[in-house]
Amino acid sequence: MPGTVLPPFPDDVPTVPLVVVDYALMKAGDAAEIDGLWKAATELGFWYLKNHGADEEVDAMFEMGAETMALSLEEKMLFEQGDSGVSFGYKYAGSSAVDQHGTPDACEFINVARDDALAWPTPARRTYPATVNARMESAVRPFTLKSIEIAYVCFGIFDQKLGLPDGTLARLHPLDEHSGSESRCIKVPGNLPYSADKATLGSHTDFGSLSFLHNRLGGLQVFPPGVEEWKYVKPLPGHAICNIGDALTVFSGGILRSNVHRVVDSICRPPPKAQAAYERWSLVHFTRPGQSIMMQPLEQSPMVAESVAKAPGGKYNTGVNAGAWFARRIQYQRLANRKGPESWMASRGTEHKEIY
Ligand SMILES: O=C(O)CCC(=O)C(=O)O
Ligand SMILES: [Fe+2]
Repeated sequence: MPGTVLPPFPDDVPTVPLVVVDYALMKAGDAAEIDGLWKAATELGFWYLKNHGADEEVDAMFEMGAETMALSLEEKMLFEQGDSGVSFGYKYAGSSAVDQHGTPDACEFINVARDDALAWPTPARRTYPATVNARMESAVRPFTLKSIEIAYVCFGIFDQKLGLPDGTLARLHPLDEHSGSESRCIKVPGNLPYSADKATLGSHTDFGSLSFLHNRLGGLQVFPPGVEEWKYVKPLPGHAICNIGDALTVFSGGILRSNVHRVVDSICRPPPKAQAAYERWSLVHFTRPGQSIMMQPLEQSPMVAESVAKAPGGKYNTGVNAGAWFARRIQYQRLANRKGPESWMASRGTEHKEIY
């Protein structure tokens, strides 16, 4: 549960050192921080973000998540997201595949749409359990707004670095058009039964543009380019983890990197060692494009056009809008829609390589 004192992350497991970006400095235009962000976003696609000013909102969201997960399964199932390619609402553990074999996942989520947080108390996309409603004003909306602000600051920097007119990326993420943007609280039980090669959240790239992640316990791993091995991302107190999702990779013609990552289970590949006995909680806000926005490179930038020209033909021209891209990925992850390994393949995004 949030608030529990956790054993430290072990120092003898392979970790990836992430660039630390100071949000306050970056927002104020500090050149070194901006360069650090650009390096991280283009090389690994993951970085730590400190001084983001969202600690209170994060704590309140973890409380909302704990209260929601404590409801009976029956009650939570009244708000389940379903199998039609929509992710808002509750997701029960075991509803999605973590690999091509159809191995079920082990985590439950509550996903609250940005559109509902902004329109509250009027429902925009769906309704939620009373535990979410009770904290919509005090937790969900403030956390959502903070996350949006952080995403827009990063987008402004990416516009400049990519040679795009100011405001280009923000305009692809308008607040007045429905989108897949959402806040997610995730719970994974402690002491999961041993399984030789299983992730609790399978290897994936994120669907949207920017993810703003908060976790307390190890378990998150990335597959860094050139290393060809899974490495843990060590949670650091007071530091969020940010990462690039598929939409920014597509918009930038591959310049911004949406890296493959997963969450591993607590015993075989632990939230390691002594941490394995504990429930694992994490919280993410996913900023995703407006649903009508085409998933295609912004070739008005010469830099993007050059990158696209070097990529295999059509690699970044998906031919679909963000709404369809998102629905396809969600839908084919659901085990109820599984026909075979081809369903797993149909759930993939810009993954650089298939890793199981
Ligand atoms: O829980 C984590 O640390 C990562 C979660 C994640 O990758 C996701 O929800 O997309
Ligand atoms: Fe993710």
